[in-house]
Amino acid sequence: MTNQSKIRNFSIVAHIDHGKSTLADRLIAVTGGLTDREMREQVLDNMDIEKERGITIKAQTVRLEYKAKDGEIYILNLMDTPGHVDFAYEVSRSLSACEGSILVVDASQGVEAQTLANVYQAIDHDHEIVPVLNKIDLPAADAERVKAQIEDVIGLDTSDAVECSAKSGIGVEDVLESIVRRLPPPAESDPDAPLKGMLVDAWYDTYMGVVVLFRVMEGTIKKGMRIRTMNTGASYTVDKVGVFKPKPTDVASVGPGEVGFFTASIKEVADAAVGDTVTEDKRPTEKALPGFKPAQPVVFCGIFPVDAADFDDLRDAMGRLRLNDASFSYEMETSAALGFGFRCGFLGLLHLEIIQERLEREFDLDLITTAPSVVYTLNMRDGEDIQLHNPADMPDVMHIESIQEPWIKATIMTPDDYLGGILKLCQDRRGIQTALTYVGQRAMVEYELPLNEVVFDFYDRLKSVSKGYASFDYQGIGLREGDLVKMSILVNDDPVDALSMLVHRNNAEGRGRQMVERLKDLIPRHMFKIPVQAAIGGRIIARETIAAMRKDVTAKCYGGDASRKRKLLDKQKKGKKRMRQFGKVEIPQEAFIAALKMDDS
Ligand SMILES: Nc1nc2c(ncn2[C@@H]2O[C@H](COP(=O)(O)OP(=O)(O)OP(=O)(O)O)[C@@H](O)[C@H]2O)c(=O)[nH]1
Repeated sequence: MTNQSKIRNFSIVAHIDHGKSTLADRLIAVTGGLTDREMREQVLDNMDIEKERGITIKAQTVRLEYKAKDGEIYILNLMDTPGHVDFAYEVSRSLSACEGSILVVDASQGVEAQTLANVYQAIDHDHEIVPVLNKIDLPAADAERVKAQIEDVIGLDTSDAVECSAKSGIGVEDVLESIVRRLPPPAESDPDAPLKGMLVDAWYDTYMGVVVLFRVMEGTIKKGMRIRTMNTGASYTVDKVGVFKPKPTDVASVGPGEVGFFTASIKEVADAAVGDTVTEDKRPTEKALPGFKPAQPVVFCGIFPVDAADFDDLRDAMGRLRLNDASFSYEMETSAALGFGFRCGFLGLLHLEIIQERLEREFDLDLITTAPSVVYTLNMRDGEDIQLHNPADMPDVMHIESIQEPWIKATIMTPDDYLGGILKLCQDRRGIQTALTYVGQRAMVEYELPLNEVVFDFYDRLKSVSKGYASFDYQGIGLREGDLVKMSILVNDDPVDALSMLVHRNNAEGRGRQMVERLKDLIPRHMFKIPVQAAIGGRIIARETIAAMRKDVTAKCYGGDASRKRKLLDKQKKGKKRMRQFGKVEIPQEAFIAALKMDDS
């Protein structure tokens, strides 16, 4: 068992692209005594396994052994944290298994929105924090300026900050030394006490089954031990205990302060609730750990197969994705317009995009995705509260007293030049500015915004108005009442349920007009005139008409060249693949997506 004073459990927190993964790889290489070539081979090895198994191995945690300058050998457990705002919850649970963090900031870029969000989380978990200025090899690096920024904005002392280049290897030893010297070991505890461990994460592995990542607080976990998860109350026999070095390696036991994995014939990932306390079945610890609230999906959308025959394949694919991602939810939905599909819940927009892309790529499915929607709370006149996940299910307004919608606090950092465009964007999205400060040449602005204004294309718009220089982060701040109405879209007088959405009353007309104008260009002409209308209740607020087609497309072939005519028809058939039939009208998939993108300019 490892001497507890020689253990350091830490995370690396950083803004995207500031070099977290590169530094982690470097730490593995240096402590494992690997050359660059060996490192590459090892990484490639892992990728091959991933390909073979057709799953993604989660790089959850790595155990490093480091011989420090004081001559002692230390065990460093590096816990991985996802960098994106949608997964803030996962960041939190990894942080709670550690005593300290390395804060990586790109010395050529400086502090960004997610630097702040992530470091504040680490501070909330009472972490010791070592600031590391990365990329000092770059000519544009200005470590002194960025240190001053870290002091000003975050309030961290940077007199002992480490300067390094994860890419070239300069300063990486210094990073390891400061982990050992400046981060605290876990609180000393009794290896013979009843087991008290925290379930940090769980995933499905084709060979090992459900793998549980845990951190031991007290006691020891051993192979063959009968354990119990205190919240779910289920008990299991431990088949295997191990650590990631980074390859999974079996060990006899894992003691206090240490991090490892076990397998125990757990059937489903959903049975291993993150944050649950793992203890001995016969000799349970007295008090369970505080635990976590499960991550709640905040963005919902419908996902339908283009070809109804793919429905079963889609259901299987969703089941497989869900195996490793308990935060993704789905349930069957039927739409008058789109047929059978699923209503799916996600942690955020990026999560939605990742799942959608995996379904299309890995499972080769053609899908139609409906407008993303947030969860509204409807306060009904009879006193009941309804959670509305799908605007198509909106009850008659006569029965609704009021509607509450989720709001967020957004933090945006941007070079001064783009500030004007960003303020306008937030203002147009019903934002309320709460702060505007300067950090050198960069402005930091805070807004309160309704989440439903952010789920459409806020990121895209932010990127385009700032030419990619602005960074963005947000957190939920609860529900607020909103004057919201359901807007329906009618094509050829039939409502297309998949296009209905809740909008703020003041924006309804503008948005309705935009939608019908777009649809007019996106829906191909038919043999008859097609009205496209936006309506609130029975009231039409915008209307366009798609003129009838003048001629048959094949007419110009004069019937002479049969093969040419067939080719043309084939081409049309292919184009139809991603079309859906609505009454007598066909609507292409692009129309759904494009109709929902708003243009504020
Ligand atoms: N010049 C230079 N480039 C670096 C250094 N460290 C990382 N990079 C580069 O910066 C880019 C981003 O690095 P990553 O390690 O992928 O960044 P990350 O923070 O892990 O990003 P995510 O995985 O997207 O969260 C890559 O192109 C790296 O090669 C460095 O010290 N110097």
